[in-house]
Amino acid sequence: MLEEVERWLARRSWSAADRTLDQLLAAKAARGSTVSVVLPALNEEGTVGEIVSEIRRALMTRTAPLVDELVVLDSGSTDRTAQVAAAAGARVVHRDAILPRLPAVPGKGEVLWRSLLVTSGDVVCFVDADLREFSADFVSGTVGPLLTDPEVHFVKAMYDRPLRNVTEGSTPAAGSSAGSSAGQGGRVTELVARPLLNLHWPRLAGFVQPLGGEYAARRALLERLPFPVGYGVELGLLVDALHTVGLDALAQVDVGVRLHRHQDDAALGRMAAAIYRTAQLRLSRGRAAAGQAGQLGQVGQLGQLVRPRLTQFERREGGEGGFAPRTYAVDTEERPPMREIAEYTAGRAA
Ligand SMILES: O=c1ccn([C@@H]2O[C@H](COP(=O)(O)OP(=O)(O)O)[C@@H](O)[C@H]2O)c(=O)[nH]1
Ligand SMILES: O=C(O)[C@@H](COP(=O)(O)O)O[C@H]1O[C@H](CO)[C@@H](O)[C@H](O)[C@H]1O
Repeated sequence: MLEEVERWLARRSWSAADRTLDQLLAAKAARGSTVSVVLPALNEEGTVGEIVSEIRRALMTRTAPLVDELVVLDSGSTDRTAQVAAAAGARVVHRDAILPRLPAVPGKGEVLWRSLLVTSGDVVCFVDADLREFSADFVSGTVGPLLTDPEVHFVKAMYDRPLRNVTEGSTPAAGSSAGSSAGQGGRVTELVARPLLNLHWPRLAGFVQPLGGEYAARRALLERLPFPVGYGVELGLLVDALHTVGLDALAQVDVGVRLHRHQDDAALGRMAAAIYRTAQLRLSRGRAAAGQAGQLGQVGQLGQLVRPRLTQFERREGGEGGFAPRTYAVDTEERPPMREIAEYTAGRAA
């Protein structure tokens, strides 16, 4: 792991408990900051209501006015998402009602981008609408540093992600795909995003959950960034935020455990393709990164920086808390075509 990332981990990784709600409310009032929370929702009738209710209960009261507006961005749902969200107290906006001169396309990033048009907070917090056992810490934890630290502009939540599909009323059969199973969720994170970031954007290797759907940022930053319209949005915003405001303006906050609905492998394959494409577009633009090769690693075929290290994370045992980084070498050597090996061609000639 780069020394710069080790320093960043020490300076910009926190726990939600590091900032009390009273401290956040005082900082918010002192600076006159405003906070918008956005839930992108596609057919989330089973979970969106409880998330909205929890945010309103904990963070939208007279004594705890941390959140100024709560919007559910309906991404073309065909179930009762809009009705359930409105009944729980959210303002619901359909993607087609926003900027009709640019017809909406399907995708999570599309609705996150459009949400900027129908919200006004100078801090914007995104929260997935498929979470279970949701805690308002997911919001107060990620928004916190943006209220107390002016030099922080973009904050990701970090958490454990047990791979457990908890759907409405289900009793997962032992060993079934819907039941608990060993290992962590964040399958595309571990198999695609984390390797991509470590190899091509090693300064982002310290993010425990680079694809997590709970994050907050200053509007002044978000409005300067392109939004991939699909599932590439998290990777795209993280990489572009790095290039726009620098690593020290990024941060992450431990908010505990995240349970959400898990898609099947085929769906995650499509997600992975969107994420890889998002990375590819940035690699093709990011030739400047190659100029750093001398510092960080050899230049890859695309004229891009390739750093042969992978850092993964595991929750520290015992009361220590936090996540421990584990860095591994990644082999990047390639053998030349065999016909370039003299012994081979000699042997073939004999
Ligand atoms: O076209 C889409 C796809 C997803 N989502 C929402 O984005 C969040 C994350 O999507 P999903 O749960 O499918 O991703 P996963 O967490 O499985 O990676 C959820 O609130 C979805 O309802 C959306 O608004 N529009
Ligand atoms: O992190 C991941 O690998 C994927 C899939 O998670 P699981 O393997 O279903 O726990 O989930 C995330 O990725 C999406 C793409 O960035 C985000 O939009 C989701 O919010 C996030 O849950």
